Formats: sequence, structure tokens, C-alpha cells
Amino acid sequence: MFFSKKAANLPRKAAKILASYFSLDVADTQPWCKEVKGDNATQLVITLPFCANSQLAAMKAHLLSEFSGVITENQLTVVTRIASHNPNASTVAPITNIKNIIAVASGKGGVGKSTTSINLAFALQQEGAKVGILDADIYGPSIPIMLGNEGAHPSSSDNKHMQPLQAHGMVANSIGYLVPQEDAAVWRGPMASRALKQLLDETLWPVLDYLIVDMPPGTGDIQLTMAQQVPLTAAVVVTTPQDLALADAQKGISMFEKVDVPVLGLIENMSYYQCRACGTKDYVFSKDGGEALAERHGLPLLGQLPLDINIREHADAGSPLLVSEPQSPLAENYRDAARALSMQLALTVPTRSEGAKHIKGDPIGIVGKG
Ligand SMILES: Nc1ncnc2c1ncn2[C@@H]1O[C@H](COP(=O)(O)OP(=O)(O)OP(=O)(O)O)[C@@H](O)[C@H]1O
Repeated sequence: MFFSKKAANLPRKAAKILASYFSLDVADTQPWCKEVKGDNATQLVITLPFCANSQLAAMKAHLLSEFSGVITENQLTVVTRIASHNPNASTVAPITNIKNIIAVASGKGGVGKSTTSINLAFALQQEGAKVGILDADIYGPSIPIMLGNEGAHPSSSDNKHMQPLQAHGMVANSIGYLVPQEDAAVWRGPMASRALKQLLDETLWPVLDYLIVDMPPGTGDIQLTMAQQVPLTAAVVVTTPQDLALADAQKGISMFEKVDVPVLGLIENMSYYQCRACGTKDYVFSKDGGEALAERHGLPLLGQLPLDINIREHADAGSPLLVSEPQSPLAENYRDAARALSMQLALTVPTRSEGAKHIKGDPIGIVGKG
């Protein structure tokens, strides 16, 4: 079956529809749309460069309604292919198996960076990406608690490499699995940086679209060295809306600029508290600070997450909100932020010129729940 005359220049028309659907330029969506001629049928193939599983059905339905009478459902294929991106191809050696390493950082401690990291990691996974998490918060690792596997240790078959831990279908490694907290807490900068490098290099990561790195809070020498030690693809800065946190978030943005790591955007955490009884929103830590900071730096605000007891309780109980309540509106908030992050990376950071060549490992699926 071939496309009818009405379907002339279909990829261009599809690009226009998608541009308006996602509020993008046609130049952005044009590369996603191809006409593929098979033996029996011609297909419109849309290849999305970001993860958006929860949106695919609606997007497909929208395209089909726009193309009503022009193409049939059988002639439309929508796939997702997340590329490996690299802002500094000449200086940063890629890591086998990992397509993109995304730092989640905060200028100030206690703003919810780790909680946001883990929920974002699960949100990206639920949107269809293969995701792992590396706890680089050497001085205060909290990922083992949030994954509910404190006290677990990575196994090793050769005494050189570690199998990452698996929990709720997510692969992870953390200094918290390796040494007692009180030991790591007294390490000096070089030792902490070495530990991070080892965690990254000596873990047998499966093929991952994204490795989320929960960075230590702050913007001092240690954080700067760590940002340089890890071949980061990009960063996301988490802040709360009040001035004090924003001033530190600003320092975080500057730190990544210094080391040429693109900042994909900001996530404002604890943006408001919504009363369960009456629905009123209280802006406990001030209002719209994240939006103002994002605007000042020309960055997108990827998400605004409320202060909510469920977020804390699920994290403390070792089963983050995205795992415990994946259907809740709060989980939807995190998935919105995850899709925005994934899209921003695809649209703003160049892909590796050598394509996926550095991805050498087996495409091991992450199966089962740990
Ligand atoms: N949106 C939220 N709603 C309610 N509680 C939250 C939220 N985000 C984080 N928390 C809680 O706030 C506390 C601090 O969060 P978290 O450990 O993620 O912060 P952090 O910025 O990583 O801290 P650190 O500076 O120690 O690394 C935790 O008890 C966490 O459960």
C-alpha cells in the first residue's frame, strides 16, 4: 500500500504537526519524521529522541486525526531512540555502556536533591528509558535508604569490578554500600574524588540511556573536582524557592558553566504545600523563586514539586513515591519533569559524532524487582 496523493510530503507535514504539539520549531521535529518505503507498504516513521512513553498513545492519536483519510494506523510507527550526547567530544572520554550521565546538583544542602534524583530516575524509567543511579554524595549517601537496601553490598566475581545493586528494577551504586558512613565522612577531597571515580568506572553498569548522579551538595572545590572527574553529559540543579537557596543554586549553575557542562534546567522542590482538607496552596519557602532564577539564566524550569508528606515517607521507607504511587498526580509531576529533561537534552546537547560506537556492552535489560 502506498500513500495517496494527499499524503505528498508527509514527513514535512508530520514535522509541522509535532512542532505545534510539543511547542517546538519545525527544524527540531523535522529530523524525527521519515517516510520509509517497504515492499508492500509505505510507512510514516516518527523517531522521538527523548523518552515519553506516557504520551505516545495520545501523540499517535493526534497524528492520525490530523492525517485522517490520508494514512491508516498501520502506516504510522512511533519509536523512541535516545542518543548518546556529549558536549565536549574532544576532552571527555566516554564510559562504556552509558549513553548519558546527568548530574543532579544543588548549591545548598537539604533542598531535596537526593529525593529528586531518585524519583526522577524512576520517572525516566517509567517513561521508557534504561536508567541507573550513582550516589556521588560521598559524605552523606542516602540512596541506599531510599532504595530500601541499606546494608547490602555489591558482589564481585573478579575482585576488580562490582555488580550494581538492584532495587525496584533500578540499578544503583553508592559509597554507602561499600564503607561505613563514619569512614567516608572524614575523607579528604582527593580520596572522595577517587572513590567516586571508582564507583563509576568499576561498576558493571548495564547499557543505560541515563545514569543519574546524585552529587554532593555545595559548590566548593570537592564538588568542582567531582564534576570534572565524571564525564558528565549535562546537569540539573535542584533548588527551593527562597532567596538563600536560590543564591546557592546560582553558584551551582556557575560551577557547571566553569567546567563546560551544560545545565539542562532547574527543578524547584518544596514549591508549595497544598492543604489536603481545603486545597489551599501555601508557599512555605516563598513563591516563584525558581522561575525567576531560570528566567535570569535563560534556562527552563523543568518542574515544580510540592512539599508533600508522601514524598518524604515513601523515600524514608525505601520505596520512593514513583514506585509506591506511580498513578498519583505527584508521580505525574515527576514524569513531566523527566520528559522535559530528556527532551531538553535531546534538543540542546550535540550527539556524539561517533554515534553509539562507544556503547560496547550487551544491551542487558533491567529485569525483575530487587
Ligand atoms: N518535595 C518534598 N516533600 C516533602 N519532603 C521532602 C521533599 N523533598 C525532600 N524531602 C525530604 O527532605 C529531607 C531532605 O531531602 P534530601 O535528603 O533529598 O535532600 P538533599 O538535598 O539531598 O540533602 P543533602 O544536602 O543532605 O544531600 C528528606 O527527609 C526528604 O525526605
